[in-house]
Amino acid sequence: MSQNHPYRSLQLPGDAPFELKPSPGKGWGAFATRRINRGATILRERPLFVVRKSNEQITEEDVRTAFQHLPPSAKQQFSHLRDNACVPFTHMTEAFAENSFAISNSVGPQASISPVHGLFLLHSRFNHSCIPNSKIPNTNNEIIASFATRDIMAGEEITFCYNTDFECRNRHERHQALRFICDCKACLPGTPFQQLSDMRRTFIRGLQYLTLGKDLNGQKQGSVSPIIVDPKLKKAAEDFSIPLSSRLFYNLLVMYLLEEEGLLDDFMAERLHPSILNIKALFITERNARIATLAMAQETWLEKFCMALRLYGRADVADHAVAEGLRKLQGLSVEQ
Ligand SMILES: C[S@@+](CC[C@H](N)C(=O)[O-])C[C@H]1O[C@@H](n2cnc3c(N)ncnc32)[C@H](O)[C@@H]1O
Repeated sequence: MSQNHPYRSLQLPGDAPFELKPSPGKGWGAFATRRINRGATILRERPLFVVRKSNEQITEEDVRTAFQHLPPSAKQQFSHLRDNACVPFTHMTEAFAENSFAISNSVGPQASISPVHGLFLLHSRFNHSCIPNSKIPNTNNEIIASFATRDIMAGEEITFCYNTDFECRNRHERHQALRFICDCKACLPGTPFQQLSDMRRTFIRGLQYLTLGKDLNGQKQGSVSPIIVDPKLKKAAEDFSIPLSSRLFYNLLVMYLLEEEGLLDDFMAERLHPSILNIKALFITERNARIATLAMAQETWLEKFCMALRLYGRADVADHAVAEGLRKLQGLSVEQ
């Protein structure tokens, strides 16, 4: 049956390092046909068409109009996207939502004002994993590209993570967002890895709360917080009066937990590393600055964290100014 499946008609680039084939329990998926080295490009893809609206605003009419403007061959390609292994699509908006990606709009007078969504025939064949082996970073044009975040062996399924904040979400929360049951290593119930994974991701969310002063949705948690249970600590986080020393080892601990979870890819490291270096550069008290420098000179994230723990409970001359600066940035009154 899979021989005459419509996906067989989807055209892959000649040099694509993957093939499309059934993925048990997930419909079809993309599988490496040769080794793909960490960092290598897997696929660059143009959208079949775009809709210049946010997800919630896209109507049946928008998708139908865009579809009607397509040449016959592109129309045919779109019609190959049957049901994505879930319930058959009854609306064009469903087919669009299941096969589209938000893309940047950095060109022209409307740059970054209006959201744009593109229909991508091939990237939307990739299945999800909470510990993926590829990533599709944001770009500043309509072409999207996927990269291997670790070495991928021939025969291995290529996956990416469908949501951006899953490193802070436990299994239950991830499945609610996905609306399907993922069976990756972090989701297989009853395994020690899965239990540790939930602990790590909850811990990462708490550490982020402590350093950013707010939760994933940008909001403060209610007075009974399931994340930060100590009211004094919660208030200190929300007032940005967490001392520099704690900020350093909270951030280093996040890096270590991400690494243990298999999520510290080069993109993630590149995004998070600069803010840790900034924290290190802010220490004024000489002994603290020395320990922070020594910590950052260690080889591994665990070693950096352990060295930074020597700062535990130590105030720094810069603490007050850092807290004031952060409050100013957030538009809060400066004196607390
Ligand atoms: C964008 S499509 C991915 C390609 C799809 N498997 C297909 O056959 O066209 C997303 C759908 O694939 C399935 N899927 C993706 N990742 C999955 C996973 N980890 N576990 C189970 N189903 C998955 C779900 O039905 C989801 O709604």
